[in-house]
Amino acid sequence: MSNVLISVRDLSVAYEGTTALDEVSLDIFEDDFLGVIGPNGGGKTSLVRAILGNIPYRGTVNYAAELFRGKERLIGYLPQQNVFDRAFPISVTETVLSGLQGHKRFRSRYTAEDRRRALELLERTGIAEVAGRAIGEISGGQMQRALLCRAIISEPRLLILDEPANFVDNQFENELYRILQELNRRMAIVMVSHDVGTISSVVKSIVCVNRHVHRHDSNVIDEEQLRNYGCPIQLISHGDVPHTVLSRH
Ligand SMILES: Nc1ncnc2c1ncn2[C@@H]1O[C@H](COP(=O)(O)OP(=O)(O)OP(=O)(O)O)[C@@H](O)[C@H]1O
Repeated sequence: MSNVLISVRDLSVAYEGTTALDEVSLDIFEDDFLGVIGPNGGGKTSLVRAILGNIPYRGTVNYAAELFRGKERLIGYLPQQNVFDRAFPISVTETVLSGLQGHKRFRSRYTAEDRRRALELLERTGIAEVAGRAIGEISGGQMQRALLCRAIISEPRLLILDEPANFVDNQFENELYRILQELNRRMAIVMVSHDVGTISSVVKSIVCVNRHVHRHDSNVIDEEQLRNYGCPIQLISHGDVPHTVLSRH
């Protein structure tokens, strides 16, 4: 039985009268690869942000001792891309290195080893050629790769990704999932997606979020089960490819 890294209990999040999450509970284990699905506005991002401690909430989020290295909390986060400020005047390499800030003292310099590691990650994700470019001057797909490197450079114990496949082409999406499966050998992964079909072959378990949260300990989930969890599905298509997504309810 693996250890619990994060234990969420009776968590509620509300914004000016809108209840985004209503007394939800969830355990995240050290070997988890969770796919967090749910309709638009269902509360996926709110769940992630509460776990990160970025928004006010009622209830508790407990972090296991192994999630810390000294005072540094070992959680890597790849936010939804529109959250990241592209006008920030730093290079791709500096963006990746900024993922180390949690365990750097204020103003301490990056070491040659830090830079070597950043470049290695940029190579691994196929964007070493834009290492010196300003982050405002790269494509959406390259940006997503850079932000993934930034999220994992500190070797977190838990990696949280919010819709990581947005802005990336099919080829990198598959490569991304391969990288994540490799990373999952040494860290827990929580990946938010609105696309049930695509992630079900990648993740180990599925978590449905629609104001309530249901953990489903399998990566296969059928329409009937989704309905039982209160998440009706809808089939949409992008071009020729049908996608199973959760409809708003
Ligand atoms: N800053 C905010 N101020 C007011 N309401 C908010 C805010 N952020 C989220 N909400 C509302 O809270 C609810 C949950 O939003 P949240 O972004 O957590 O859902 P989501 O499942 O991540 O949605 P999406 O799939 O569209 O990204 C929605 O009704 C949303 O409109």
